[in-house]
Amino acid sequence: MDKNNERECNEDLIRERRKCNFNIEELTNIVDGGKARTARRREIQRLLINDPEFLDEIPQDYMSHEDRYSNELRKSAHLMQKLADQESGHDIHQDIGALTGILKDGNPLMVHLSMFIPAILGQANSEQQEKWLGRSLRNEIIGTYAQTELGHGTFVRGLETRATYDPTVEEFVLHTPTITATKWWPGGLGKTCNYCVVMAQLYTQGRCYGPHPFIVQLRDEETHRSLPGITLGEIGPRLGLNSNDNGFLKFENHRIPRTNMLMKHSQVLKDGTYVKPLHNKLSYGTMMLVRVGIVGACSRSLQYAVTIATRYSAVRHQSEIVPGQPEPQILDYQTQQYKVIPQIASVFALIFSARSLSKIQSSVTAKLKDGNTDLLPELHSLSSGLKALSSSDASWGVEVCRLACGGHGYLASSNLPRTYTGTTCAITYEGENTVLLLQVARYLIKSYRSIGKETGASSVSYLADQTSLASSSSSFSNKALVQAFKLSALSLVAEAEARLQKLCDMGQEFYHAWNYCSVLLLKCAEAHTRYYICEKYEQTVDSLKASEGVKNVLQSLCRLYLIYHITLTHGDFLKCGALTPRNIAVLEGEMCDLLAVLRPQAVSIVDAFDIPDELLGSTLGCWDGNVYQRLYDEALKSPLNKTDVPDAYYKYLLPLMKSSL
Ligand SMILES: CCCCCCCCCCCCCCCCCCCC(=O)SCCNC(=O)CCNC(=O)[C@H](O)C(C)(C)COP(=O)(O)OP(=O)(O)OC[C@H]1O[C@@H](n2cnc3c(N)ncnc32)[C@H](O)[C@@H]1OP(=O)(O)O
Ligand SMILES: Cc1cc2nc3c(=O)[nH]c(=O)nc-3n(C[C@H](O)[C@H](O)[C@H](O)COP(=O)(O)OP(=O)(O)OC[C@H]3O[C@@H](n4cnc5c(N)ncnc54)[C@H](O)[C@@H]3O)c2cc1C
Repeated sequence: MDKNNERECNEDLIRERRKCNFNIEELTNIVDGGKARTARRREIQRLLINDPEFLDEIPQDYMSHEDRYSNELRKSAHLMQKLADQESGHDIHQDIGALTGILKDGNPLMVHLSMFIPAILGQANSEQQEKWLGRSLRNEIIGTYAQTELGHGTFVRGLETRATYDPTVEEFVLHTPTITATKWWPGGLGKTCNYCVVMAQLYTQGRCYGPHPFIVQLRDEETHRSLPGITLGEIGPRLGLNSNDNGFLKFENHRIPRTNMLMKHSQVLKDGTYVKPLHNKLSYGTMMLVRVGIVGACSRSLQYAVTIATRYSAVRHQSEIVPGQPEPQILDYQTQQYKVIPQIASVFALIFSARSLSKIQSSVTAKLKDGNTDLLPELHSLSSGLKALSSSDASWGVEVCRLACGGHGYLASSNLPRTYTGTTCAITYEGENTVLLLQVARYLIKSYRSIGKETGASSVSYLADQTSLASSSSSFSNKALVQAFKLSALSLVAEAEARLQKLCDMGQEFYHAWNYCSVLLLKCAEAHTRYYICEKYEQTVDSLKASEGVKNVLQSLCRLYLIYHITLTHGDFLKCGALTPRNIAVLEGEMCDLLAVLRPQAVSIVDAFDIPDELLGSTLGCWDGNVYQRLYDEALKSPLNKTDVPDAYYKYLLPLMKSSL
């Protein structure tokens, strides 16, 4: 699509784009993280879009389960080949975002890229990396990360798969003792992978040392047949991601060499002696890494959904505002603006938090290399909280965008249903959100109780700021609103801690008191993480070196985000005195003003996300706004439309209709 050719474009969209009062390319660079990244992303996307191998013969929704898998595997393999052909040395992590949309509905090689390789990088020692890293990066072996079992996903300590060391032959014996110990869910495990990292309970010298990672060959490298002692398969259709082959796996006393235990952090020596790691949760490192990546991935899903909903809202006309006047664009309804524009604001909140988290992760990783694990709990808490809020915000945001598109949003061809199912899975995988938020709460309560002790953990340093509990803000700058978030989080933590203490003082065991307070603890964790997001948003926009137009748009979006979230949880702000009922009413009024200010810029802001039509894959969201023709053309692709009268009519309907004669 030639974006300079207005003749092919819907008139409403032409008018919307003429209202733009900021530099779109500059905003695109901010979204990508710099000009060079924009250029790199575009280069990759052009490469993919212009390649006919990525086209589907028929829409995936009309394919059988096997064909969907096979078609997506064909494209995934081609993609890996193409990426390998590119100049080496670029950061795949950054490029993963550029690939969004080229592979649809789950990709059989995703966990190879996002977990198997990172697990080797993070858990294998140098000899082991020598053996497996190059081969996996060159895709000579394809792996997955097999942790979850039928009986346990959340409670990693409860895993039942055993790896028992046999010093006589220097091997581990992998065994699945019960049905509930069957590995269940790993992406690509069913039919694609020939290797995997298995998390199993380590037994040596008669003692269990808890879950540890082992690299295991699953299939013959020539025939791809599963090896003796290994039972493998696919787990069947899911809510979404159905092109992936999530699998199951059982071991029958399967032996692997001692050196297949990933030994960067802990080791089992030849005689069976266990050498413990610097920190006993280092074996959970792969999960933490992916949680960081998920925050960025969620922001991208939301960019897709909000681009579709915003453009459609500009093209769609319905009902009337002024009686008797022409039907307005639905984007003119304030309620529609309230659905769509806060989701645009949310995209930037997620982008800026993802970047901040990534920086913290790099510095913690650098410290870990020097044997310093002090900031691991801080990273665990932040990555857990941000993974949880980003996935739930993005999933809700995508769903709101679907609702904003009315009936057409329910059509597969809008690409909103698939965007939703591809986002909501992140609420569950890589640590179910409630469980992760309770981990954040654990860290908050512990930090609150150790006020005065210097830990170097900056995300919780505000908990020591007891004086702010009394102060009520009367100013309405963005900074002041962020302070209100801080006060609300602090006061919830103080309340939860007091409630826990009271129950313990009354004789309850701490763990029962914890469970009894866990709804409140969840709120603490959400409030704390929201405060973190708001603070990063405000600081990033405030310190941004940008043109006035871009800065104004981002300031308005940031302010909208702050006020929107205050109004969603206003009870917490009132309860702690951070804001008064009058303050809330004024802010609610200002939120509506902000919607009106941002409304004329909405189409241009989503244009700045710069998602090519071929990747957006939506009849409703295309750049030219030619929605109705596209909907009609897509409907014609239904196999039911191949004939006027389907066979099923003769088989079932005709007999029914004639039976009463
Ligand atoms: C070259 C290529 C590079 C590319 C890299 C790119 C990444 C891009 C990503 C793009 C994303 C999208 C694709 C993703 C596809 C993923 C598919 C999904 C995969 C999976 O789902 S894998 C399975 C995931 N499973 C889980 O997450 C399980 C969740 N459960 C847990 O993590 C733990 O069981 C839990 C809940 C943390 C509890 O652990 P437990 O051992 O029971 O600990 P306690 O509760 O008793 O706490 C004890 C103590 O330990 C602290 N703790 C816990 N975890 C950690 C940690 N990870 N780090 C540091 N500290 C930790 C905890 O806070 C407690 O501390 P105390 O001081 O309070 O005692
Ligand atoms: C699409 C998809 C892909 C996946 N890919 C992989 C993969 O590649 N590799 C892999 O190993 N796994 C994978 N998984 C599994 C995933 O990691 C687990 O499903 C996830 O960790 C949740 O665990 P669970 O299913 O045991 O849920 P459960 O823990 O049984 O959760 C059920 C309910 O119990 C609650 N609950 C559980 N424990 C607590 C607690 N302590 N306190 C309060 N409430 C609690 C939860 O909040 C939830 O409401 C995947 C899952 C999905 C959906």
